[in-house]
Amino acid sequence: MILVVGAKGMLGQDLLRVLPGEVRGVDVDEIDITLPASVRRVLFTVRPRVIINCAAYTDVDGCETNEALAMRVNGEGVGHLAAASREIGATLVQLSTDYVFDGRKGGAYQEDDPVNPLSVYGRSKLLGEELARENPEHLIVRTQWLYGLGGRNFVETMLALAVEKRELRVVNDQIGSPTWTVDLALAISTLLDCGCRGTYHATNAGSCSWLSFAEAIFTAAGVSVQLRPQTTAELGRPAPRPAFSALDNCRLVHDTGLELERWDEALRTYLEKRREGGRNG
Ligand SMILES: NC(=O)C1=CN([C@@H]2O[C@H](COP(=O)(O)OP(=O)(O)OC[C@H]3O[C@@H](n4cnc5c(N)ncnc54)[C@H](OP(=O)(O)O)[C@@H]3O)[C@@H](O)[C@H]2O)C=CC1
Ligand SMILES: Cc1cn([C@H]2C[C@H](O)[C@@H](COP(=O)(O)OP(=O)(O)O[C@H]3O[C@@H](C)C(=O)[C@@H](O)[C@H]3O)O2)c(=O)[nH]c1=O
Repeated sequence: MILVVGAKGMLGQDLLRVLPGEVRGVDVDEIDITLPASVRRVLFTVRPRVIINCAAYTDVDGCETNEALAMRVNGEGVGHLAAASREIGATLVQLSTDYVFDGRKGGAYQEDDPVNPLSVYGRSKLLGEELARENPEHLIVRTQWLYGLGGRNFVETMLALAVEKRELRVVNDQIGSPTWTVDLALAISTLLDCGCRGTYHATNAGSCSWLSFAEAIFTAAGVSVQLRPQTTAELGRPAPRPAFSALDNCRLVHDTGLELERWDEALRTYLEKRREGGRNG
């Protein structure tokens, strides 16, 4: 049986839809990963074969002013899951992020490239990676720029802002790969099927800036809005973010044969599903 922790979050909801076989989801109302006793109670009762940890504090700017909370949830909480999963002989799948890199490589990051997080969120997720490795049966999946039906994300933010404003300013000096949570869930499922362990990168193919992503969102959704470029410095958000943090998926392709679709194709499918669900631009 697979236990998804953080099951009410954006990725957690799609994992519950995509994973085959017996799958159970728990969230903070049933398990608080910052409390070892809570983690042990759930894992020793449920006794899953695999635990996929999607629970996290994902407000990147919020982490800057709540460092202790970020470290507890994204770092130490993973350590509690690693210790208990090891004791029951289960595999721990830990989600991580492009923000463990500084974005200065000038090319897509491979799994073994040196890490150097710029933000509190990035440092807390890196601690989570390190502690996940304390269970030898671990699978760390780094991904980025997620969007899906079940959570707050850039696509939904852009579509909501376009209702209120005629002109939007979006940064054009950060490059990455927007990734649909359904495609990521498929990648996680495939990695597990193939018995993969260790660290993997999994994103939709191709890359773009947040500005190009916004342009693609409005074109595909048929929404007319004036988009203007701005720099990250002009935007002045609290958390520093990497300038170029596309992730190289070669290890995933080599070990599983799975090639995820391009980010712009995935975006179009997402927007169709969204419309089918009764949501408009
Ligand atoms: N979103 C993105 O763009 C990216 C995300 N990731 C990683 O992917 C994973 C999933 O992300 P995403 O689906 O966006 O996350 P969400 O923020 O949508 O979901 C996280 C879930 O974890 C829950 N949670 C928070 N604290 C605890 C706790 N102490 N114990 C148990 N559950 C808790 C949250 O509950 P509540 O909402 O009540 O706090 C929420 O339901 C995370 O590890 C994230 O770091 C990686 C790269 C990009
Ligand atoms: C809303 C908005 C954002 N932006 C910028 C801010 C930021 O640099 C970028 C994206 O904004 P967001 O707040 O959606 O993104 P952000 O919180 O940085 O997203 C990150 O989340 C964490 C959890 C991850 O792990 C990362 O991979 C990444 O997905 O767009 C604009 O330029 N204009 C706008 O109107």
